[in-house]
Amino acid sequence: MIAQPTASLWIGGKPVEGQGAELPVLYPFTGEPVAMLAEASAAQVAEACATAAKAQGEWAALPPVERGRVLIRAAQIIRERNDDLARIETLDTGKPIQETLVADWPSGADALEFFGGLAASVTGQHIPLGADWAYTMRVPLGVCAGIGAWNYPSQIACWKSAPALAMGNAMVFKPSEETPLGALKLAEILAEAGLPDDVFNVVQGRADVGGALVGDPNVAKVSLTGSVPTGRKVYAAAAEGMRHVTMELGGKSPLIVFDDASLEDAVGAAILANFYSSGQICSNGTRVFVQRGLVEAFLARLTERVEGVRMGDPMDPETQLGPIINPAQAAKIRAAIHAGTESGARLVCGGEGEGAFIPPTVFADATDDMTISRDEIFGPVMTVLSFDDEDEAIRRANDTGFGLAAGVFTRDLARAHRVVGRLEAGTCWINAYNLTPVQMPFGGVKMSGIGRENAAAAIEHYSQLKSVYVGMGVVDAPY
Ligand SMILES: NC(=O)C1=CN([C@@H]2O[C@H](COP(=O)(O)OP(=O)(O)OC[C@H]3O[C@@H](n4cnc5c(N)ncnc54)[C@H](O)[C@@H]3O)[C@@H](O)[C@H]2O)C=CC1
Repeated sequence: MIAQPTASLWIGGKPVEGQGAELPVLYPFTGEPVAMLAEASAAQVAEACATAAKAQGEWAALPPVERGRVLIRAAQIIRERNDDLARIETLDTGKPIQETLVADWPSGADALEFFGGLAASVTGQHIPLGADWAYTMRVPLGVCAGIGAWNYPSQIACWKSAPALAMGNAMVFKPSEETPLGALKLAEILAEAGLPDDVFNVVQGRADVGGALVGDPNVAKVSLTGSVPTGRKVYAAAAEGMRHVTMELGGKSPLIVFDDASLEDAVGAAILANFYSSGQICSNGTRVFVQRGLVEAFLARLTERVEGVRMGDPMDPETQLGPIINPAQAAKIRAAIHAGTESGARLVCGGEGEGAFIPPTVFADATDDMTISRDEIFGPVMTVLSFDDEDEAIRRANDTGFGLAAGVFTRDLARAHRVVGRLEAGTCWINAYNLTPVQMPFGGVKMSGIGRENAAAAIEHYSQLKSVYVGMGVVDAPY
């Protein structure tokens, strides 16, 4: 087992073997196991949460600058070990090493560094009331549960734990059952960086383990990255205990290309918006609205560039497109491609592929009511739709229950800002796509989610306000 960790879970500052069902970790490229783990039992989930609750107060009592220092140290360790960590990430996810080297742990390190630096500057408000006054403090929530998806396992673990820990919370993290390895590495690295035992714990398992975590009485907040159906269940379960939530869910985001845009840049962005990580990205701009006059030139250039893609062994540094996470997901994507062809859309390039691989696939002449234009496919499938004018593009772009992201390509910047202003999406790009620097809040509206990750905005989602009224004079009671 080339990626076998010391043990499956991390509880109380050390590796602990899981007492639940077997959890094989399969390398998506070969289908072979690279590690054999075990899920946490219900008792182990409860133990992880109780352990975290016990440690949280002391961690919160440290000067924020000290908490920040631990996170910054962890970021440094990640950067030093990026090559090894990227290899594990590739074994876990099947994503090409050329992606995992630059996108996954490096983005996680950015989050740890950013929130490590921010920790000490979070302050409250002073509210003058005449002789009396009041002040507010930002205090931690307590134990935060983090639940991750399989597409960016280590980045997700860092994006959730960095603001949570910076604000003095403890965390119990459950990675996706498909990709359990990165979170264990993060636990090890945080411990090495000086995080007190018990403050960050990892449990493994499928939906029922996630459910046990969400319902644990010690958990004050749940942050989920996953699909809308899972989000609905987790949000409802969290409501039972009046827990705070952050929901980073799916999307079917629009990318609008006006005919004055730079064709080369728009095509490049459409590639980044659809095929990176084999299309398994929540914010992907899978509905590409191209202004009618530009459609054929856009498709021609897109096909030319996409046909040069190098698919294959993810560990080969030359490989640009890796396998799909697992056969079930590949089958779902193929069914969506099949449905696209059946519904009469024109298959411009790509197709169903073979085995674990699905090539970059582009449909044109699609209509808004086709399933390829409506449902999240979570694979390398782009639907190109044509439009005539700005109002029409905005109306059709917004005609979806999702609202995670959106992009606009045009050289007319007044139009760009006007259009973005009317798009119903939490994260928008102008003449760019899918860039998620830690300095910029990230998250969705409508069914795509609640709350924001990254940037100072995330602080609000991992802390709460405490108000203190200070009476400075006599107490004037009526009797
Ligand atoms: N908005 C965002 O930031 C992102 C959203 N996603 C979305 O995630 C989805 C793909 O990831 P998947 O792992 O397939 O999502 P999923 O929804 O199947 O699973 C997500 C996580 O939830 C857990 N889970 C499932 N049922 C649960 C329950 N009843 N209670 C508690 N936990 C439960 C799973 O074990 C997993 O860890 C896509 O829809 C994608 O758009 C993915 C990455 C980023």
